[in-house]
Amino acid sequence: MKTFIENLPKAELHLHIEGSFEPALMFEIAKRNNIKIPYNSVEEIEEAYKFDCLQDFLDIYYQGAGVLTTEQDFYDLTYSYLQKCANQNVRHTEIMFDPQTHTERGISFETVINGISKACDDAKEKLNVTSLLIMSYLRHLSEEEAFKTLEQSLPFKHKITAVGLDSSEKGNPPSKFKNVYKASIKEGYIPVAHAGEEGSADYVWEAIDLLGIKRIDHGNNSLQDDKLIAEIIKRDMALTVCPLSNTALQVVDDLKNHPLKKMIDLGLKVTINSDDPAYFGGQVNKNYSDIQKALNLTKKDLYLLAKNSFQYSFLDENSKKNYIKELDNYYLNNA
Ligand code: HPA
Ligand SMILES: [Zn+2]
Repeated sequence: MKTFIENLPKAELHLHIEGSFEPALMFEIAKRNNIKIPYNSVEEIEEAYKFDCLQDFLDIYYQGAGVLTTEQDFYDLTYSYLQKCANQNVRHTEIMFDPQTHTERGISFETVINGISKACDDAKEKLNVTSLLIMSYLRHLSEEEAFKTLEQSLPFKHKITAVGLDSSEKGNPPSKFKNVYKASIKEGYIPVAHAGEEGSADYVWEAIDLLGIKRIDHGNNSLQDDKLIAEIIKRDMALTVCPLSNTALQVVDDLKNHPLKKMIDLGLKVTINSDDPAYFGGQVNKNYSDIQKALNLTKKDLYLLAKNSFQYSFLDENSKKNYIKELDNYYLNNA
C-alpha cells in the first residue's frame, strides 16, 4: 500500500506555502538575513510545534514566516516544496500564499509573488510539476486591509488564479469579507475559503451564499447540518480535507475518528491535502498513508480521492483529462 500511495499520481489543493517552511531551511534563511529566531536547534523547534488549537499554531507560523525577506527566500521556500511534490508524484499543486503576512512587515507584494511564481515556472520545466496560486486574505485583519491586498495584486493578476480566506476562523466569519470577495470575483479570481475547520456549519453556509466559493477548505463542521451537506452535493463542491492538520490542531482527536470516510459515504467530494506540512508532521503522502491505515481505506478509495484532486482542481478541462488518464493507467496496472 505504501508504494501504491507513493507512486499514485495526485494533486494537492490545500497547501500554505508559508506552512511548508521546514526548520532546516528556516535556520538557513534566518542566518543569511541576520534574523534571530527563538530556537537553537531543530529539536527545540519540534518541541514548540505542539498545538492545542488553530491560534496556537498561527502564532508560531507567523513568527516563522517573519524570516522571509528577499525574492530569493520566497523562491527557495517554494522550490523546496515543489521538489517534495516531485518526489511524491504530486503532479499538480494549488499553492496558497498570505501576502499580508509579509506586506505588514514591509516586504513588497512584488517580492513575494515574483519569488513564488519564478519557482513555479522552474518547477514546471525542471520537475514536470504544474501549479497555480491562491492569494489568501487574513481573516483576523479588516476587509479594508484585504481590499488593499486585492489592489496590490492587480499588476500580477495573470500569475494568480484564485483568492482564499485563512487565519483565525472563530469570530471572523466569511460575511466580514463579502465585499472584497465580490470585487475579487469581478477581477477574475476564483473564490475559495477556509470554513468549518473550527467555525460552525453556519460559517460554511456564509462562505457558499455570501462569498460564492467554488471549493471548501476543510469543511469538517459541514457534517453538523444535513441541509448543508445536501447543498454542497447539489453544487458539486469539493472539500479539501487535511487529516494530519486536523489531529495536530485537535479538530479531530484521533485519525481513527476522522470523518473522511463518512464524508465519502454521504456522497461528498473529498480530497486529501497536507495544509502546513512542516508544522503538522507530514507531507501529502503521509496524509494519504496515515488516513488509509486509520480508516482501512482500499486502493479504490485512494484512487477516487486522487481522481477528485484532479477533477476539482482549477486546471483547464484538457489538463484535467490528461492527468486523470495518467491516474487511470496507473490504477489499471497497480490495483
Ligand atoms: O489550517 C489553517 N487554518 C487557517 N489558517 C491557516 N493558515 C495556515 N494554515 C491554516
Ligand atoms: Zn489551511
